[in-house]
Amino acid sequence: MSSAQGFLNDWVESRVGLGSNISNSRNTSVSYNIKGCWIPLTDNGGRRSLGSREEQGSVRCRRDEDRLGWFPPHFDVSDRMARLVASDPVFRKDNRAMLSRKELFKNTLRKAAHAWKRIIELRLSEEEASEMRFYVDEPAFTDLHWGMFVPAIKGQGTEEQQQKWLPLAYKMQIIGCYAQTELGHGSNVQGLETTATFDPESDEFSFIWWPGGLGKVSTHAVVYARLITEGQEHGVHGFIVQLRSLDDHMPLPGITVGDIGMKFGTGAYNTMDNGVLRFDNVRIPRNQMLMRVMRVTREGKCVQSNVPRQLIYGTMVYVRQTIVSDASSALSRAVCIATRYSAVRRQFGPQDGGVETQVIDYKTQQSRLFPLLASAYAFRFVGEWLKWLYLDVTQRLQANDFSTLPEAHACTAGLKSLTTSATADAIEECRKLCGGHGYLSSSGLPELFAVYVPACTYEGDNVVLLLQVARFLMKTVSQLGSGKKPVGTTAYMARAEDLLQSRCSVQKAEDWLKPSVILEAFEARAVRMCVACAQSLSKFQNPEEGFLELSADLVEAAIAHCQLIVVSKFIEKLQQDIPGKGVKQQLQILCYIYALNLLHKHLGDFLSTGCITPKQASLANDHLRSLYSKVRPNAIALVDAFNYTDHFLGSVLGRYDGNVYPKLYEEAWKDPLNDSVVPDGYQEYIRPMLKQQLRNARL
Ligand SMILES: CCCCCCCCCC/C=C\CCC/C=C/C(=O)SCCNC(=O)CCNC(=O)[C@H](O)C(C)(C)COP(=O)(O)OP(=O)(O)OC[C@H]1O[C@@H](n2cnc3c(N)ncnc32)[C@H](O)[C@@H]1OP(=O)(O)O
Ligand SMILES: Cc1cc2nc3c(=O)[nH]c(=O)nc-3n(C[C@H](O)[C@H](O)[C@H](O)COP(=O)(O)OP(=O)(O)OC[C@H]3O[C@@H](n4cnc5c(N)ncnc54)[C@H](O)[C@@H]3O)c2cc1C
Repeated sequence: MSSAQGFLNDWVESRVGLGSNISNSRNTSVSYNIKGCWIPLTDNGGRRSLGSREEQGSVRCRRDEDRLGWFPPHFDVSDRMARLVASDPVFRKDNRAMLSRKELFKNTLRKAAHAWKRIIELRLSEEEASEMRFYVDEPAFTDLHWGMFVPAIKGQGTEEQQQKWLPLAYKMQIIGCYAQTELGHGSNVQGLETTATFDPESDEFSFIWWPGGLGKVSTHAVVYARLITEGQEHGVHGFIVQLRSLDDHMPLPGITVGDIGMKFGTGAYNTMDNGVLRFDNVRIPRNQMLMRVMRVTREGKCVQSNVPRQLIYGTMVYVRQTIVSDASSALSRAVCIATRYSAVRRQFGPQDGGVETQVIDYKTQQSRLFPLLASAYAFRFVGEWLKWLYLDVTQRLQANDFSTLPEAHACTAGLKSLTTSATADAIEECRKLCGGHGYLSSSGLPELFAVYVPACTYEGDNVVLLLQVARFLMKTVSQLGSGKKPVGTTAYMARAEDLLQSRCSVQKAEDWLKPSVILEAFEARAVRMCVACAQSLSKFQNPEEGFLELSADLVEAAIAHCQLIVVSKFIEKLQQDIPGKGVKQQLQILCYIYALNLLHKHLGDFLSTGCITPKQASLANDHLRSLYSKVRPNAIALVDAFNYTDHFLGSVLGRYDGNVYPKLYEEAWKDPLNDSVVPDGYQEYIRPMLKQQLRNARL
């Protein structure tokens, strides 16, 4: 070992003690439980040297009666699948950043095939299989097959079509994707140029562009195209189209298909074969149009069924709903890394040579980190509620009750937009919270960011989706005078008159700790912003023109409404019985942090609409600081509660045992650049330069 390496080893050794200080923060009286899991909090004298959770091989689940009833009952499944994946070498992912695109993609295929093999061997249920794919943690064609192709057939196919196609898809005898977006049209679905003409005399071309799984894997796609029969257009519909031969995987005649190329970041979303597809007079059987909404007869006549045509957009509603829960997962993952590392990292501190301060103890760190922790919980709860809403609307649709569809669309669109934008920003904030080391690939944060950011765009650009919410809100406001009572998430608008007049009652900081006070402030802000937009809109002769002109304000109003939904669902959650010593109090603190931090960040809205006074705003801010102090002792417990394995976190900084510095050092040596001491290219480039300098110096 060179002396330089010896020095570095000593340096690392000297920091091991600091690193393991993460355990300090696990000295707390709260047993925390999320996803139904109890995470034991150990008091081991401020020092802990636990191995990784995979190594320990156990998560200590409490008795059933101690579980939090209000989490989805799938903790055991989730935990088992996380361990299964973490302990299987095929699912290794620490080398992703080093792989070429081809290696990366082939590796993804290998993982997907292996996962499928395990699913069959272990006879996993649908829920288990889905959890397993989640923990494999790599975007793959299977996401689109299970997440969009199958739901599209289920939601838009007739019974007969479902019976034909679903068994094939369930056994993966066909692999499908969701092919809607084109090179020229994504947001504007009605503007799609792909046509499906019943009388097959078309020579138009159009390019589908973006669908995941399309580029190299899918044998089939649900393709969205404008239906033309008897020379007339009948809107966009889904068609099941076979793309590749089931014998040799070659594209079928008339089909050109390939990958659209590298995307943002290394590794990241490049495991996915987003594809380009061109049809040149491809013919498909009539009964491969998904016909639940509209049927085309043998003679080419269109027969509309009794379900609304918006059901054609139903797969997007389903996926948007899943994306909200996913936002909570991605955010909790980033927050887990940043929180654990903030407890390990020390900078500055006493001048007398004592131990330096853990960065988590700085108020600035807390004011950046703890609202993100609170958001991770808030998104989980609103995600659960949205799942319920989606199930409810699905059941109603089956019974031909379409009344809640507009609200389901507005909620899924708005919450998808709100949670993905917040999560993308939060992951980047977590990277900064980890200082320089956050920029290292081994922190796990750069890749998480690169994989996550497209969520702000796919399944509907976030601004486009907020404009959909704004339309829904303007419609609701316009109907207030007509006696039609707003229901569901807009029920508060029935009290518009009161809310327009109301004055916030807060007089001292603690008054902000009343859920009713917080709710009223958020309701008043949302109503006032919506009503102001509606009043401005009414001044336009042409409402569409007005909508375009005022769209930036409308987006702000939609955000206010969606934030109110998240706050109110958090508060509702806390009205339920929550077992576990101290758990409810911790969640209450997080709920207040979530709400008061939003209030602080959007102070302009609250003040300009007169919902609160500057004095009340300042009291809210004072209170936030004291809430941060209350979270601090339990911060590590609150992120441990997410129950992420080290494999899933994929972060040296976020290790469960806090052993950050030695592992960072170890990771560095794994880089291929360190395979040789003298780098490739030395002889060609470095040496001649050095020699040149030497010659010049001698001259
Ligand atoms: C078991 C295993 C499961 C595994 C789970 C894995 C999960 C998978 C997750 C995968 C995650 C990531 C992979 C990413 C893959 C990405 C895929 C895609 O991106 S697919 C393409 C998505 N594209 C879009 O989202 C396009 C966005 N644009 C639109 O949605 C629309 O065009 C829109 C809404 C912006 C405008 O449409 P249109 O012009 O037709 O509408 P109008 O504004 O005129 O509205 C008419 C009317 O309809 C109502 N409406 C609109 N949309 C909907 C809807 N979706 N549902 C219900 N109603 C809707 C609208 O409100 C109007 O109503 P009205 O009463 O007339 O005012
Ligand atoms: C990683 C990834 C995976 C994807 N997977 C799939 C897939 O599997 N299947 C599939 O079909 N598609 C897929 N897509 C495509 C995706 O759905 C579209 O990119 C998305 O819907 C946005 O549409 P667009 O690209 O047309 O954006 P555009 O609409 O062109 O947006 C560009 C800008 O214009 C703004 N804008 C657009 N319209 C308006 C408006 N009316 N008012 C104000 N501003 C507006 C937007 O806010 C944005 O800032 C994927 C995309 C990505 C990035």
